[in-house]
Amino acid sequence: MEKKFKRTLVTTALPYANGPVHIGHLAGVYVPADIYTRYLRLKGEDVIMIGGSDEHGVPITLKAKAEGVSPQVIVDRYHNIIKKSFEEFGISFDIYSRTSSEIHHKTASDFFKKLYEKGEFIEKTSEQYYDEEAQQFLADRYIIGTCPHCHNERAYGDQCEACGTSLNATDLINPKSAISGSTPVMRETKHWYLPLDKHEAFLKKWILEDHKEWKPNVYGQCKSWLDMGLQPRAVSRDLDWGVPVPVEGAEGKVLYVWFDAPIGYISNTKELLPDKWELYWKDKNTKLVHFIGKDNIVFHCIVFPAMLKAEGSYILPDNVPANEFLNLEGDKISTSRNWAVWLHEYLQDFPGKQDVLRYVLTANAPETKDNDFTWKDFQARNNNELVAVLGNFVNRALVLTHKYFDGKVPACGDLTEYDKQTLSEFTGVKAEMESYLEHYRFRDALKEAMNLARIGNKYLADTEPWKLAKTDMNRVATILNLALQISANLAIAFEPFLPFSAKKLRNMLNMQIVDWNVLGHTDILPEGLQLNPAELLFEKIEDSTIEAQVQKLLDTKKANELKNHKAAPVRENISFEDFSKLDIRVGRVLECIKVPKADKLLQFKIDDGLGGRTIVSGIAKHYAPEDLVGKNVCFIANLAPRKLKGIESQGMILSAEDADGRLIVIEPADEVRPGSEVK
Ligand SMILES: Nc1ncnc2c1ncn2[C@@H]1O[C@H](COP(=O)(O)OP(=O)(O)OP(=O)(O)O)[C@@H](O)[C@H]1O
Ligand SMILES: [Zn+2]
Repeated sequence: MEKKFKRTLVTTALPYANGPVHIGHLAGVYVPADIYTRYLRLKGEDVIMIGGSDEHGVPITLKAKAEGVSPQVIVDRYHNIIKKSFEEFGISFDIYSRTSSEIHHKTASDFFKKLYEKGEFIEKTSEQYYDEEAQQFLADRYIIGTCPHCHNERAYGDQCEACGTSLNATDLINPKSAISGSTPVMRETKHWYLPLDKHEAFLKKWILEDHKEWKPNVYGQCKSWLDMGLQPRAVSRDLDWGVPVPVEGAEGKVLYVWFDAPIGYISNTKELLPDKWELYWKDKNTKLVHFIGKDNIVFHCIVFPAMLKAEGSYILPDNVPANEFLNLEGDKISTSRNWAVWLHEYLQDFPGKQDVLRYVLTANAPETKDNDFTWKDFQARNNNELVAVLGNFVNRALVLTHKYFDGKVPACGDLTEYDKQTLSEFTGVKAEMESYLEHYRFRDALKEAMNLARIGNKYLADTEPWKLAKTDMNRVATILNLALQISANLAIAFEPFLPFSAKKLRNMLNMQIVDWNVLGHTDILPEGLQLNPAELLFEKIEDSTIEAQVQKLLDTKKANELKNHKAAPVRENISFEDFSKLDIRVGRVLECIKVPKADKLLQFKIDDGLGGRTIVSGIAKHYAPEDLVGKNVCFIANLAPRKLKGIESQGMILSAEDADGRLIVIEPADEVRPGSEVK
């Protein structure tokens, strides 16, 4: 039997403040959490949604070092971008705070102290890499070396990003410190560990027996962690950015970011409700739900519950509806590779179209498996679903009411069998949507809402009130009354998913009620109610708009390729004798024209100091002929002549090939006489 709760506490993974938010974050965490919270609010339930930036940890310190600024500058920058873009996108947090706040430092510190005093940690000394030049221990991310699996020379001490393998720092071949570049040495250091093994029996029962209803991907991951057997996990790090470990002898150590971040949920609730926060965290009648992506499952289902259990006074999550990952155009989304659609850029490029992205990310949410976002699909869902179904139906209902009834809700007369059948189709929608929403199946819930619009669209297409207007205004009145009631239902059903459009629709319908409980009612709009003018809810997205976004991604791909470009390996050695056989000369370009019917070839007349020669060269894609006239170029003078498109080429012009394939002719650095030898 499902438990009844008095209130709900929704937490959302804290985005890491080393970059802005992208569509993967939104699809995995923030859109579903927002739908769920808006739904509960619409039902009049007591619910709060907690968010904030995760501002500690090594990657932020590395980024700060690379830019020559303090970590605070980095986290301020991204926290502000993230917070603003969430607001504009309509993610309706009750609070969005940050882990660098004072209240969080104190909360996390106190939490640690309580566990420390209760004897819930074990202390262990281990050997770790130490940078003697920088005089500090090196976190795994600070060590760079060769991956033992794929031989990528820039693998990190915790992971190789080229082949995706998880690593230990000691696995790296030829390890180097990312700070000083020196070879690190092993040194002893002391840390505090949370003995997860001690909580294993409890976790096994709590998850594997008491929470069989969790999503299969979540349950399955937990089971495999538990089956492998849990090990003590270090909760401190040698680092100077974070919450200092609050015990004696812990100078230079901070709480591990995965110990500190989930406590952020508690701190942020405290900041929001200084007097009432404990009700949400410690009363058994509170339902705690963590929204996260799949890489955070172990922390929210195993580590954080073990921490809360060890503390003793907190409730544990009722559910952790983690999503799988969203990819972008077939590739893994990545902040470091800039392979993403960034929320703040989307909001700039598509002003007023928050709901289009919310719709696409929900319709295509990675709820059970990884999914792919493509711009083509984005356009198709907008044009074929939002515009053609939802927008079109609502618009017709409103426009026809303005046309035939001066914008007043007409009276509903006798219902035909067909009317009754249509109504019966949508009275079931509420129960079905609820069942989906309560089981975190947001794609299916959205499909139900969209189905309601399809029913409405079909109803108008089948009854054709615009034809009846000449003969039977009573019938037209009934049809439009029903169409408007369906529209009012849509304004409720879509509120959790498309809050901007639902609001716009409510305004057009002059609807005062915003309450989930009227969903399925056929008398939401009273007869005679004056409607407001009709506006378009959605507009078609043109091919050129989509092409511009695709081009942006292609540019990113190209920039990444250039960044990762490595010079070709050097060829086998040759003797000086071999080299001296080559006769390389400088010549001046006297004439240059395109070779007809050959898109790659240019024909040159070169002053070689010996009466001139003709050379044909395959660089027409890289130069306009007139730009080369008058230049001094280098050419091989003793290459056996060869016919190209019927023209004899007496040599070869030398150019350098750049990483992107561009050819650039070689010019002497100063003026030289034509015919000079290059040695
Ligand atoms: N592509 C994605 N699809 C679904 N969820 C994602 C995706 N990327 C990140 N998330 C989730 O978003 C939340 C916040 O992510 P976090 O800031 O930790 O970024 P991250 O995992 O380091 O991503 P990135 O490396 O792209 O910045 C986490 O719960 C994470 O699982
Ligand atoms: Zn590798």
